[in-house]
Amino acid sequence: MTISIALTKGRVEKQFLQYLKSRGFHVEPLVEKGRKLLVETDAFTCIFVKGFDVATYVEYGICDLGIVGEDILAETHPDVFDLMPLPFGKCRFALAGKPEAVRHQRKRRIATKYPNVTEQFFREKGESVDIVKLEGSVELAPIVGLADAIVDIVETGNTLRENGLTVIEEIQPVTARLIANRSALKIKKQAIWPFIEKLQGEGVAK
Ligand SMILES: Nc1ncnc2c1ncn2[C@@H]1O[C@H](COP(=O)(O)OP(=O)(O)OP(=O)(O)O)[C@@H](O)[C@H]1O
Ligand SMILES: O=P(O)(O)OC[C@H]1O[C@H](OP(=O)(O)OP(=O)(O)O)[C@H](O)[C@@H]1O
Repeated sequence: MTISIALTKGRVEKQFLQYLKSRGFHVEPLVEKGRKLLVETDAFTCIFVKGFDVATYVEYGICDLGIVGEDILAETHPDVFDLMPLPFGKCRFALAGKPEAVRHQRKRRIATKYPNVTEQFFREKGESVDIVKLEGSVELAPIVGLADAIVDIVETGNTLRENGLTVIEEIQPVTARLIANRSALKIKKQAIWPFIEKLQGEGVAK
């Protein structure tokens, strides 16, 4: 029984392949995939998709497992089983803006790739804001006056610093996570659990 995995393309992909290698998996077909979007290894079939699509492929049962950032799970709340954190993709959600920003009486405008996370964050603070959805380069918005502040991922803080912005408030930590299709976890348990155990390896918290 073959396991299928939806993997987030980009930096998560690179870190996951390194992690797989450290756990004794053969990653050559994945490393040498070129522009192929579906690759088979001796242990599983892997598809390479954008983070927001990983949960969709897993929720619809096209893939048994997914490797996806917690940022995306927090934003979309897909109907999948959240199996465990993975030791990479570590960053955090933060509210950030210009250090000298003054508070006006009007509603603040917040730019973000994560409107639901932003909405929930400000709802819990009791502040009503206008949210502007962007697809990337979010740090630009306060510089050019599109927004008063942003809600985005911060890792090293370099992008904020180089654009003259600072963290105003930390929101929540984010890490890559292993998710599973709910039925696959039952139907394919004899294939999936040994795979997860090998993935966890020794000394990794279960
Ligand atoms: N600076 C970061 N540090 C650590 N993890 C990050 C960072 N930025 C994003 N991530 C994680 O990586 C996931 C994918 O990020 P994103 O969609 O920006 O793709 P990418 O890795 O930049 O690749 P690309 O934009 O080239 O497709 C995010 O959902 C998040 O979990
Ligand atoms: O704190 P840092 O280490 O600088 O990392 C944070 C940056 O990384 C991500 O951007 P990404 O590179 O994915 O580009 P994007 O703006 O197109 O999303 C995120 O959106 C921040 O911009």
